[in-house]
Amino acid sequence: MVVLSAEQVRAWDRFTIEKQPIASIDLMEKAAMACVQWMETNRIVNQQQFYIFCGKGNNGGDGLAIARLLQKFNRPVDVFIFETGQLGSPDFQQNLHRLHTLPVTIHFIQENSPLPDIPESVLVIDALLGTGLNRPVEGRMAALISHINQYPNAVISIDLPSGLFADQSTLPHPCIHASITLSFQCFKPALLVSENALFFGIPVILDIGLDQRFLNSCTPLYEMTDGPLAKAILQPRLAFSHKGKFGHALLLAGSPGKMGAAVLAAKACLRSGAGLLTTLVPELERMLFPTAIPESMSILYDNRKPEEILSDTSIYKTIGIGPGLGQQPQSRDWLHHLLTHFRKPMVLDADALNLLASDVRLLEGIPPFSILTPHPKEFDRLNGTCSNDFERLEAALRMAIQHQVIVVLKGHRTFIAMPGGRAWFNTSGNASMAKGGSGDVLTGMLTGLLARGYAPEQAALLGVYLHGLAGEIASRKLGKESVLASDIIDSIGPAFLELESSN
Ligand SMILES: NC(=O)C1=CN([C@@H]2O[C@H](COP(=O)(O)OP(=O)(O)OC[C@H]3O[C@@H](n4cnc5c(N)ncnc54)[C@H](O)[C@@H]3O)[C@@H](O)[C@H]2O)[C@H](O)CC1
Ligand SMILES: [K+]
Repeated sequence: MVVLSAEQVRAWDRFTIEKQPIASIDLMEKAAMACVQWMETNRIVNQQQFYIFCGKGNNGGDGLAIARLLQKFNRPVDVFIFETGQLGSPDFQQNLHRLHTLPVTIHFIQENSPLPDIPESVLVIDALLGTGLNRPVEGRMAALISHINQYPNAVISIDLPSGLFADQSTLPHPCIHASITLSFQCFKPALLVSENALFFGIPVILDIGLDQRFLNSCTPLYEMTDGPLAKAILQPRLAFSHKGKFGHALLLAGSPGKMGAAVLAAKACLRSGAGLLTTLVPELERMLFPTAIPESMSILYDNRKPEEILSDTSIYKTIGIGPGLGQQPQSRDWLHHLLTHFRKPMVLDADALNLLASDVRLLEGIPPFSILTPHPKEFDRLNGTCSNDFERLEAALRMAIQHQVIVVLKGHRTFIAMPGGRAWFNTSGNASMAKGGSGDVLTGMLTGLLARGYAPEQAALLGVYLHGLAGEIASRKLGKESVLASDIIDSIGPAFLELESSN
């Protein structure tokens, strides 16, 4: 699945109109029909009186066509056209003409006319502005948007919530707060970043039949993971294999009082298919760890130098570093030691990233194609503060390219930036996973997949997707409030099974 910029979507529009071919007014009709069919399927059509706010561009044209189609359900429809003094786009004008023949009340919001009160029973449809937004909303348009936002009524935005830029930050400008956004054909970045969650509500992508041939020559801004992509990456676990075949991982995680993170990461690593796991465990915790996870071997470390305790790392396929590690000098020494002696891709998370941030020269020493898994704050510590989500996405991609690493920027839609410049938003997972330990589990899973022999980019895409799917499976059983990180671990196996059996 692709994520396109406003300009790319407009190009797709033009390509379709030319190549299919189809008249733009007919494409608008398909878009409007897709919206009304969605509303009918979701039983919205028969419940409401409708107020449809329309701009004078094609987004507004969509709104007029929707008004005409809704009228057939014999529901009271009022159209409010934001008067700009201009005629409006040709398709807008044609739909306005078609509407005049129907018993739909049309109001014009003039510069000084009072803004309409919105009765409780009304469902608002926002068709003021779409991908044609070319400047922050201000003046009367901003006043209308703020006016609509003041009401508790549900709002369905067409294509984009009016005022939202498709591919750059909208903050701090006004924007419609939509309950649902019905967007055409594909996601735009603005519908995937947390800073816009209040604006887009629940994003729904409606297929309006744009010509798929366009994608053969279009390099998408970003892409999205999905089940088929993850399933295509899955490798069969061949019979007659021995544990050594599935790799030996080393995990450096946990510190006195924070061993839970190490246990979670270790379990997740083995649940994700690693054949063998050795965990570096502080001497003080010698008793706890083997009890918590007997399947992992341990190397106990104390204040001696790392090279006295672990001289040979060549037996390990990969190393996971960070969860619960702490930032004390001993952790720094271990990170230095492993970065110096180990040149295969590794997984760096949490305190390993914070230690890197305190000495960014270490970034140069990370083995190529290693996987970094920062949450936004950890990323800003490493990279420097970003003022919005879009800046952070671009910075993550720059870091991936510059340091030839994979940056997994964790969030509601985790962003996976690759060294070659491609990037994916993850689509699996839900809010049940916003809990302590969830990141430790992801680190363990990624370490396990690397040990298992997956190439780093595949391990990142599959691991992030599986992690989210495991969270979904756990929340199906436990509800969204009660999922623990260990429940996600227990759902890794079912997630593999669900993916393997999916079509
Ligand atoms: N393939 C598709 O996705 C289809 C999309 N459709 C709809 O078309 C709009 C885009 O229409 P467009 O005419 O290009 O622009 P808008 O309607 O979004 O904007 C109208 C107009 O508004 C002016 N404007 C821009 N910024 C501001 C501002 N800050 N304040 C006030 N006015 C502003 C500017 O002059 C714009 O031209 C898309 O979103 C879909 O809804 C097609 O209908 C079907 C196929
Ligand atoms: K809109």
